[in-house]
Amino acid sequence: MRIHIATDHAGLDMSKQLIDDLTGDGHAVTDHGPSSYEPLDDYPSFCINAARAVVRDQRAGETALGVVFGGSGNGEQIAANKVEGVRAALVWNTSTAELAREHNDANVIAIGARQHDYAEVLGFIRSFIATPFTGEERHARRIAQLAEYETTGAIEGHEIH
Ligand SMILES: O=C(CO)[C@H](O)[C@H](O)COP(=O)(O)O
Repeated sequence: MRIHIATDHAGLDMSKQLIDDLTGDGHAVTDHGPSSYEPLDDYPSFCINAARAVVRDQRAGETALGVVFGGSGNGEQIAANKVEGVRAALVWNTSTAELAREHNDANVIAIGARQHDYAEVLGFIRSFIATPFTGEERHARRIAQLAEYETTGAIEGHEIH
């Protein structure tokens, strides 16, 4: 699978380890930065670039997921979700990693590098990658509503204030 990864200064050490381990798992990992430690760097562009690459690859028919992380993962999730077609989930345990795929068909996982040790983070990402979307109608319906709102500003049959 193609994995697009991005972080900021808060996750840079972890990012390097993750790239090695995910590559070792057989994935094709693309690093969207940062390339060096800058304590005042800004996560949005790194995360948006990773998120855009995930959508581009998926729309081209490739199997791809994204990994974005920083100190909390919050801003990184917010940044990724600004990209049309992205469903980025903030994950903090194995259950949320699995549910992000099973119920939300999330295509980007966001994690707080300052909230977990490395083994936990790697485990969350491996669970996320290994878990398929269930495809159940109710989940597909809700995801379609999000996409409809994202592209039209409306959800047919539902009032949007
Ligand atoms: O998690 C983050 C955003 O949600 C950032 O990694 C975090 O805010 C960086 O903090 P600082 O600049 O104090 O190192």
